[in-house]
Amino acid sequence: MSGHSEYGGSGSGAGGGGPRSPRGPGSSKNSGPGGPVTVLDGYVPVIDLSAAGTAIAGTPNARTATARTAVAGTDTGSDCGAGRLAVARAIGNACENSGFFTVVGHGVPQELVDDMYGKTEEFFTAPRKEKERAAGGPGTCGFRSSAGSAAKSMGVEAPADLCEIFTANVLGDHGADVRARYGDESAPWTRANVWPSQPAGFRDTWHAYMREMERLGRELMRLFALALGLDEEFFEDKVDRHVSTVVANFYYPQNRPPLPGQLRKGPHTDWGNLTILHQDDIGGLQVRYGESGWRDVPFVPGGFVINIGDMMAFWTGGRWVSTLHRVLNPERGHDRSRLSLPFFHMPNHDAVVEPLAQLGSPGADAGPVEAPGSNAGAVPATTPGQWYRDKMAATFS
Ligand SMILES: O=C(O)CCC(=O)C(=O)O
Ligand SMILES: [Fe+2]
Repeated sequence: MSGHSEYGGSGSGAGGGGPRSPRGPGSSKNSGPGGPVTVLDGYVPVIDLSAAGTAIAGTPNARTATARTAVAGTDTGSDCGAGRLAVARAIGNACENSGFFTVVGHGVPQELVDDMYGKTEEFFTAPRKEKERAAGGPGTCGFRSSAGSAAKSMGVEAPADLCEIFTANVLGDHGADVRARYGDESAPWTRANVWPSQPAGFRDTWHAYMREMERLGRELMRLFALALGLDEEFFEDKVDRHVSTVVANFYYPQNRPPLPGQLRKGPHTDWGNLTILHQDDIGGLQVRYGESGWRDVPFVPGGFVINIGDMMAFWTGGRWVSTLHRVLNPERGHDRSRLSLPFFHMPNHDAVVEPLAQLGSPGADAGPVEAPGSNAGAVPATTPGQWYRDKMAATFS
């Protein structure tokens, strides 16, 4: 489990005003046919997707009919429909509460995750000049020795995060002409991928991992639709040409004390739709709890941490929350690196994203989420391309 005791840092631990709608631990009400789908309840619940049939090979379409009747409240006999609905409900509760949950039973092969970790760690621990061979520039992905400060995206001045990154996106291996169809250079997903030649097989492993993340991302969007009381296919035509990105965050050992305010990753929210994150057992990831507290997001063997980003919060009219998170520094003397792999799922670059009217009004203490740079009275609709441009302008202007 996460090395909780290895982590210091001010403000850690529960405190503050509490989450928007607190739920006590261990009180799962969501049961699928094979048992509870909420394996561990709490602020970041662990949800077992196997009751939803997520791990079943093949397309999710086969499950659609049963799930749809389940949502309409008429399904009493279908295991798959009832299980899917239970999973969707658990997801919906988590997205309203913390915006974070961990999934198991997702069907992503552990050998692939292990291979991804092995190759990616080998890349980051190679000599600097090797890594620089796969260095990214303004229009390319690849290696960056620093991604700057995540807190800066929240308007907070802080020293650069203690983290190197490697990035690749799902469009990045297409030619420039194809990539240009997905927006201008302000959209990070139009950047070309840059692959290292060492370790051998790096690119193939990353591609295989991307395919699995695509499958899981699509499945989560289907479950999100069910959780929101929509047709399971509601998001399909908005994410079928998604422009997602995989990032490896390499938090190197800290040989000298961090600067004041410097973290492995400063407090930030994710900008996009949803994030599928794999973390290792080193620990340090925390999610905001209440006004000023933080909760650890523990390592769950075989699990992926899912969180929704600002765009999904906007899409749900503020009903679901995109919550601040950060990665603490290790205590002095702890000399291990940490590796995390977020998959930032972004819908089609031109999908129309507007607050879903049919969801009703948000909770009493939540307001609608404004699009960045929106004018009062303007029609609150955007696209991922526009969203990103506005976010960048709001952050760096
Ligand atoms: O490393 C982690 O656990 C979290 C990383 C993160 O929040 C991000 O890359 O946006
Ligand atoms: Fe993040």
